[in-house]
Amino acid sequence: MLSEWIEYSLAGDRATERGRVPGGHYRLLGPGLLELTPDVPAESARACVLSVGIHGNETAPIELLGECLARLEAGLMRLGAPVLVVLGNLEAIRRAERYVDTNLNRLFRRDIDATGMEPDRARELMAAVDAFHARHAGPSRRGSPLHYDLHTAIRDSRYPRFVVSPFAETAVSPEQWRWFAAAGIQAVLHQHRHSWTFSHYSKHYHGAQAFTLELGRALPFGHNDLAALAPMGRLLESLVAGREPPTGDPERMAFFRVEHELMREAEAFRLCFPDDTPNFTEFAPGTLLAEDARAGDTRVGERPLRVVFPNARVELGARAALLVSPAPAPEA
Ligand SMILES: O=C(O)CCC(=O)N[C@@H](CCC(=O)O)C(=O)O
Ligand SMILES: [Zn+2]
Repeated sequence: MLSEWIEYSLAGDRATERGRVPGGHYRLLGPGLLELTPDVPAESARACVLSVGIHGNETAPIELLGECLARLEAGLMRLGAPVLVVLGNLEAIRRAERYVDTNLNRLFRRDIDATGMEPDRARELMAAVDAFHARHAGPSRRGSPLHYDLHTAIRDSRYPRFVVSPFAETAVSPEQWRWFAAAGIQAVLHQHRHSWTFSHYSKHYHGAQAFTLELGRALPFGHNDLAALAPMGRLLESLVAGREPPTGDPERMAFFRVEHELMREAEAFRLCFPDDTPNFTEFAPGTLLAEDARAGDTRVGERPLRVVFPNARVELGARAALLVSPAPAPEA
């Protein structure tokens, strides 16, 4: 049964490979990969990738999507759009860890030549996304495809729910900001360069409206406040049902852009502020932010900067923080 798909996937058990849901059918494409196909796409339907568990300890999005699938199966809504549902890093979810060997969310590029558990999974997920977009391309398609990659953050945040908008050629459709405002998103962060994340993959290679959504803080299964995510749940349900999502005022959200990516280059590396500093905390000009035995010191320049995703324990050569500043709100 569809409602048991997440548990079966994590247990490594075989679930029923295909079946009916109200308004359409489902098909298991592989471990942690589920396709929903409507009998007749709704007028407003868009092909949509919804991914969760790219980091194994980020459980709230898995619970939120599980609720959405359960409501579909219970007949509280009808399937109206083609949807690819992705449970990203199955082994890391089982271990309740961010990743097993390396961060899956840096591996989504077609020229990747690394081998191992996460690189192999990245290749499977890229192939699934390519095939899904190919099946739903063509003149009958309404609007750009969508990809929402749902995460939670390691630490608290001045804006607990925010969206990372990957860098790519495709312009963001203004309706996305209206949908996010209604879904309780409080801030938007524009990436300044290619990041090779899963959402970047769909935007860069498929022209999708694609985003990484940060939905609060990473907590174990059963400890998440899903009530705070109810508006986001309504956005996901609208997409699955092929309905136009509710809209809100984007001026309610704060907009930022990445100014600088702080990389960890040496074993001897430290961030010069407390580990529990919330995302989007502002630092004054001249503040020492990081010391790195190879790259030297990083200080705030002439204008204040805010810190997002600080993490001194990343692999060598990986991003240890984003340094960001306010950006103008886009045209709505
Ligand atoms: O809280 C943190 O430090 C990390 C949360 C997280 O997993 N964020 C994503 C953001 C992806 C992006 O930059 O688009 C990640 O680091 O992969
Ligand atoms: Zn994450």
